[in-house]
Amino acid sequence: MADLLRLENVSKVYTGGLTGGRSTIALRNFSMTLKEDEPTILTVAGESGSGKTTLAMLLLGFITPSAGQIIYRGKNVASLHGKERLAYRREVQAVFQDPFAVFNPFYTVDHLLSVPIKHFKLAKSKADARDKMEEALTAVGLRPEDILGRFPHQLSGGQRQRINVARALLLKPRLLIADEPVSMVDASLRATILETLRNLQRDHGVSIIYITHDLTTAYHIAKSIVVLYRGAVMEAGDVDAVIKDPQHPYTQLLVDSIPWPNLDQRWGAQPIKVREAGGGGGEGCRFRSRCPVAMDICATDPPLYRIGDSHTASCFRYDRQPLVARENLSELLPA
Ligand SMILES: Nc1ncnc2c1ncn2[C@@H]1O[C@H](COP(=O)(O)OP(=O)(O)OP(=O)(O)O)[C@@H](O)[C@H]1O
Repeated sequence: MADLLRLENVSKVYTGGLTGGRSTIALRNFSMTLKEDEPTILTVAGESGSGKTTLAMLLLGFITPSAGQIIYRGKNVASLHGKERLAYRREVQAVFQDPFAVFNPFYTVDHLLSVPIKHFKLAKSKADARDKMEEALTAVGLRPEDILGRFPHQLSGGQRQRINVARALLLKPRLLIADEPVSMVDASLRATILETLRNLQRDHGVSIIYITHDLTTAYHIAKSIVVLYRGAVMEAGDVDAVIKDPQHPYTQLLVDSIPWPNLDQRWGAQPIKVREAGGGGGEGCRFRSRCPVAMDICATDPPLYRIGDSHTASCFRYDRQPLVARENLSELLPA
């Protein structure tokens, strides 16, 4: 089976200072492969400064490797020119951390979406362009009639981020680089955006490289994971295996530093039935006998177990087991 993307011993060294004498190795001998016919979600996780964004910049062609090569569908990205380069720029899209940054406050959403359509000549007519915009917005769970015609300040952070995903989707990408796409949206919207990314992979065949420092969301969304530390791969493999049973001390440290919940926090007054899928300290929860917080903050309605909730995270840490089964994730999303 052909490779969609293959990185072979890619390193990136930044040189700086007036004399150029100071250098930082941001990425060391990084190798990975994504298969063309197996769209997947790969997480690249690591703390600040571990080289995640450098990897994203390399993949998007904004910077070039100091050593090694990036091969996309059999061709070295550094040697792509003309039509091939344009195709690469269309097929490899990005969604960044800041959902506000790409919006010009003076233009409506329509403008933001029509620019790539024009640039890559994706539509035959205005009506066709409009259809494509509507299709992309619908695919990310937004209602075109609510969104088109609006200015950025009339949208929530979560809507903006989903519009960013829709913008990428318009171009029918094969690979999406999502660099901390949920770190600036609030917890309640994280699940929706991550679920949108999951749908892109599942329903639209897009492979996703999900870059994050947050192992909780990584666990929920990804199939496999690469853990980076100071530019080097510490551990890699199936996300279940790596997060539940980390072998490398650095990965253990990352898993162990997932925060415990705030015991003073009260999330809901009424006692509520515990959801079958996950439990959560209440009846039916497999953590019930051992959960240090249990009951009062677990059993609330609407359910709290959205991606990134500290209690979900704490259960990872508590037993190295997810509180919520991955396949039940969509059940836990807000209606
Ligand atoms: N343009 C640059 N010039 C010099 N050094 C750089 C440059 N960009 C990044 N670095 C350094 O390379 C290393 C990796 O940085 P990078 O931004 O890739 O990390 P990161 O994992 O994305 O961090 P964060 O999560 O904080 O964004 C860091 O030591 C950083 O200081």
